[in-house]
Amino acid sequence: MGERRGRRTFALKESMALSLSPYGCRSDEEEDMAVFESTAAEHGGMARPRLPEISVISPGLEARPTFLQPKVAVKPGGGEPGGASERVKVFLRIRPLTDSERVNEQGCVAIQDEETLLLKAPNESQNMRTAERGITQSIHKFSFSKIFGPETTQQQFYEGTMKKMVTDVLKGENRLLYTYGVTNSGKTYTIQGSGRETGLLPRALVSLFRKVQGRLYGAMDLKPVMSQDVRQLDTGEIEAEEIRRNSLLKEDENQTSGRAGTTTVWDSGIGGLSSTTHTATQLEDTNSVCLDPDSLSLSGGSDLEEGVQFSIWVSFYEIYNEFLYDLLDASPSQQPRKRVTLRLSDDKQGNPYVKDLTWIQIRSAEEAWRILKAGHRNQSFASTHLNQNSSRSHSIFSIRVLHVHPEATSGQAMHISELTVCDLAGSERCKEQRNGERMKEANNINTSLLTLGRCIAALRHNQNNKSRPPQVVPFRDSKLTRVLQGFFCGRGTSCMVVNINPCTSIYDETLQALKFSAIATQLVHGPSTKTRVAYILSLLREPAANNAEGSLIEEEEDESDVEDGDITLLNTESLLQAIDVLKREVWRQREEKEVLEANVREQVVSEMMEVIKGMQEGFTETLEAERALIEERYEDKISNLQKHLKKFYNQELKERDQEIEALAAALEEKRKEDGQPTTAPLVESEGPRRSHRISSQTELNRLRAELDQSRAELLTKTQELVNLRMKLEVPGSAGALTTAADRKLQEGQRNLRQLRLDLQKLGVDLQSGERACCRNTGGNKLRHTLTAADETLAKQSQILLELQNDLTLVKADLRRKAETLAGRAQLPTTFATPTTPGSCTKRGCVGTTATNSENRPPQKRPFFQSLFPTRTPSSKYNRRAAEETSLTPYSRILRSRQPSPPPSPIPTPRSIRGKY
Ligand SMILES: Nc1ncnc2c1ncn2[C@@H]1O[C@H](COP(=O)(O)OP(=O)(O)OP(=O)(O)O)[C@@H](O)[C@H]1O
Repeated sequence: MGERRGRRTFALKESMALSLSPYGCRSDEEEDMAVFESTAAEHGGMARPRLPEISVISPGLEARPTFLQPKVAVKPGGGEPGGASERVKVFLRIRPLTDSERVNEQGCVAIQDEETLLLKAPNESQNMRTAERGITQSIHKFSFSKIFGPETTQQQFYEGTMKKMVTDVLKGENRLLYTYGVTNSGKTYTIQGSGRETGLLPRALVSLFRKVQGRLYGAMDLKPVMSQDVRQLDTGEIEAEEIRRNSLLKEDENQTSGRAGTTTVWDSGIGGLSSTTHTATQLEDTNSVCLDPDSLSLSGGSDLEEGVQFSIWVSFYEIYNEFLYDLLDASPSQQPRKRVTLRLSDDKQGNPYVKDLTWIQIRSAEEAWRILKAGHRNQSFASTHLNQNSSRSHSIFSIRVLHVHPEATSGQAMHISELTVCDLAGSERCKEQRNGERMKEANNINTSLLTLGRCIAALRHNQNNKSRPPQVVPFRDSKLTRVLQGFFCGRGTSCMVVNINPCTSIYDETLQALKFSAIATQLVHGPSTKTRVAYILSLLREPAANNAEGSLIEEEEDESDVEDGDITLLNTESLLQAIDVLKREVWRQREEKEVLEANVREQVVSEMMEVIKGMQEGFTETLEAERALIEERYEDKISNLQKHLKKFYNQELKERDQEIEALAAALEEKRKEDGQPTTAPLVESEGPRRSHRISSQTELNRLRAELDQSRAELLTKTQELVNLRMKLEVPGSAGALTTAADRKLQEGQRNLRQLRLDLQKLGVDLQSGERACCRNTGGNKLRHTLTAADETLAKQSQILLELQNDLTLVKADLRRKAETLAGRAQLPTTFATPTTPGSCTKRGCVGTTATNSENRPPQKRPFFQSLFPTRTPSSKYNRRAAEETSLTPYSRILRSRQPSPPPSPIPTPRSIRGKY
């Protein structure tokens, strides 16, 4: 699953990478390569697909299964001598390295055999970088019709490539030869030559004239027009043609005689004067076509049709920045002058041609040579960073041969054949052009070359996929492809010369050029697509055949019949019928395209879904792994934190215990000083936390017990007091006193209740603190709990103090009351009336009470004694003892808890007495 996913992802990546190919569309061998490369992962079983070490860019048609072989219609009567199914010839020429280029040479180009070239990426190339990332290969293998090495001479190259084409043209065929390659790779050198090393074109011209020697049609009354037509010229036109020809030849003579570095500047017509300069070109080096005596054989002339004469016309134009300029429409007397741009038109058959293009009849190779030179002077060259004399335009030199039958009647169709030689401008990196004009030129050059590549790829696709709907071949997207369209659509054959410079520094560009040519090697000659008119006619003749399955062969056979048809011959009814048929065809094609689009979308969506699913799974796995890792890491962190917190709080507790111990010791010492009994130490010898808990618990229990005891005691006392009050029924101030005492007692009870509540709360807090300690919860919480507990303890201590004060006050009140009673009891007996208890007056009652104090119930005395200690003992010891006796258990607790004796709010009996 993972492998499959990886493979698909890689295929997608590969397809994305390939979609950026300079050819604009993805070729089949790229598809093959992508599939091939992507399947490598399946066998390798690796996460990343392992690429084959060598990419075979040009697998060739032979290796394809028979069902993929293109079906090509063969013209009835064998119109194509070489066989229409013959593959397009692609020749490779490698130019020798210059001395400066040899310095950093890494031997990246190697000829394996006559047809196979090996390319090995140099270290610093882009290709090597991508190869290192595993996206592509670093070694590439290309197949060609024939490879010509650096040592190949011009003659050898001519013989191996163009020689046969010349013969074919004289036999009535149309031929195109075009050079393709990176700038400075030797294209112009190949076409035109240099010095005595003349190129293909001069050789072809010489060869042509040698072949037609003695059969040249010298009259100028027949002139080629449009794409494939001939026009009979009248006398005036003939004269005009003569003048034009002679002026051009004269111009060449003048230029040659006064050459010596003259420079012609032409207005490009696009934005002021062109920056194009003319240096002494390679052609200027020679005054005539210089060929070795044995370089051209005279053989072939016997193959020519009997009784036919040949009229040879030439044209020369260039495509510069997507504008067409006639290179033979020049007049040296008017310089600089604005160049006239030419227009492209279609003839009746829909074949494009250059309107108003100058055609010059030539009668010898020498004349052709001079015309070529004259035109070459008008061509756009400039110095670039790679080439001192770089062609900045695509130049197209055409030779039209009129096959004239002198005895033929005027109505007899004349045959025309054509040889076109196209020197394409070199592809180059725009970013390397620093000059704005050069940049613009490079852009236009690259755009037209890109379109040419797209056309070739579409043609090849249509040839190889007959069963599928044909792709639109984008001939109309550039001027170059439009003018060359006929040669790719069955009106002739083309041949490509790929020039490369084996220099390491331009390896990547060279690789791209070779990839481009690899597509062309898979093209076959023949009418793979129909011109628009022929297509319409075919639809009219066989409307049903287009929809019927299995009608492919018949349809193809019919192509030859309809190809030469003329739509203007149809009447209105037929034209209306044609419109209907075309409408249906449009709908049919639209439906087809929609289905195709839907299929493509579906495939893309399913691929994407699979990729997304794979990514999702991958992410989920990663997420799980990450989560586990993070959990583990945080568990470690938490345990570390717990350990440290434990340590910290142990330390804290220890310190607190020490503090408590110190306080307890101080308290004990104080008690000892005060002569009070010592209490048990608060801190146990157990661990700090435990000791603290135990001491808190013990303290709590003890406090609770004492509280209960105090409450019980208070209740008893209150009860006794109430009873006493009832018995005494003291009026006036005594009543106020008891009321005050009652109020104090009630307050005391309230305080005690509050104290109990606080103690309960303290117990809860202590327990929660203990739990917090046990659970090792956050240190802050524990600290807060402890602080709260401390605060509660302090508050309770305060409450107890207040309570103690209240009690003291109550005692004082009672004491005062007792004193009042005692005072009354000491009144003279004369005032005392012996009365029965309960019926005496206030004074008498008091006296009776005092007198009968011995008769009081025995249980009341201790209370009074405790409340009102005898004031007679005046010594310190006795007073202290009396205080000790007067202390309630609760006040004793308070005292035991106070580190230092609190400032006694208890007024001395003297002061109380003084006050009252
Ligand atoms: N086969 C060869 N033998 C010797 N010299 C060559 C060969 N091919 C090219 N050269 C030299 O290389 C240089 C560049 O060649 P040329 O101008 O033909 O390149 P180009 O591809 O036409 O460049 P551009 O596309 O920029 O016009 C010239 O100086 C030419 O003489």
